[in-house]
Amino acid sequence: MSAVRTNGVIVAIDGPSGAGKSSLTKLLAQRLGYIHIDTGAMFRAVALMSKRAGIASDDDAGLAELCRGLEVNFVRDGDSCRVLANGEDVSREIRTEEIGLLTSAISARKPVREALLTMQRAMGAKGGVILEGRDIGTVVFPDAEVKFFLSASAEERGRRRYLELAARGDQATLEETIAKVIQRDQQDEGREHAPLRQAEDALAIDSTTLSIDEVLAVMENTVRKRLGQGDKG
Ligand SMILES: Nc1ncnc2c1ncn2[C@@H]1O[C@H](COP(=O)(O)OP(=O)(O)O)[C@@H](O)[C@H]1O
Ligand SMILES: Nc1ccn([C@@H]2O[C@H](COP(=O)(O)OP(=O)(O)O)[C@@H](O)[C@H]2O)c(=O)n1
Repeated sequence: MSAVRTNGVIVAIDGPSGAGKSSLTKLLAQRLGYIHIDTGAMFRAVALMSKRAGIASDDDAGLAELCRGLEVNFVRDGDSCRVLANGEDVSREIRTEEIGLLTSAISARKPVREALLTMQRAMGAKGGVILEGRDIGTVVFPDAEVKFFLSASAEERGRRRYLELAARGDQATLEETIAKVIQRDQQDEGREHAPLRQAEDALAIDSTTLSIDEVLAVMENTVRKRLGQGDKG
């Protein structure tokens, strides 16, 4: 299958909330000159649109219809990336904790997973991409050339989220934020379709006591070795 990957290899990064997937994917993509696909943002866009349309999180028919009419795109905006849902910039609105929990509920539904699976495979097929999410290495691209499973303790991931929320002026407490992280882990790990789990051939990195730069160095060296570019030292 890799023969048709004209733009490079596929790198899959999976793991729970707050493990560092988005930060590391962005940095690694810059280093490698690869495209970054945040699949969580795609599920978040579906969740936001379902909320606006008043579709219940277990209404499979309603969710299927919503997905049929939904186009999610990423557009580069300087150093960051904007998320467009049917052309509307929803980048900010999809990042609330409420949408995070709703996303975890609707992303357990089969029609939502099927619709986004098709989109994600089309986006990544040519290679030269890093996809981050929960099921990239297990379901979306089980044949990805490089797979990482990023994790950290729930307390540390909750603390990181809490600091982000506090910086945004959000009123959440540390205890509440850790509890929500644990709730989302349980929902994502316990679901029937594409549960969060480490692919057997993924390199596991526990970032609890590592800095972003230390994690980035491990990842970049791993990918460059796979590309035959040796150790970056
Ligand atoms: N190794 C790390 N050490 C300290 N903070 C980190 C580390 N990795 C990520 N962070 C911070 O934790 C927060 C969540 O990271 P993020 O990349 O959004 O995680 P995810 O995409 O897995 O939910 C961000 O504020 C990020 O800067
Ligand atoms: N490939 C993916 C990506 C996200 N998701 C779901 O979408 C939710 C939000 O994903 P995210 O990556 O934006 O969340 P954070 O890790 O940034 O908190 C997750 O809790 C999962 O339920 C998924 O099911 N499959």
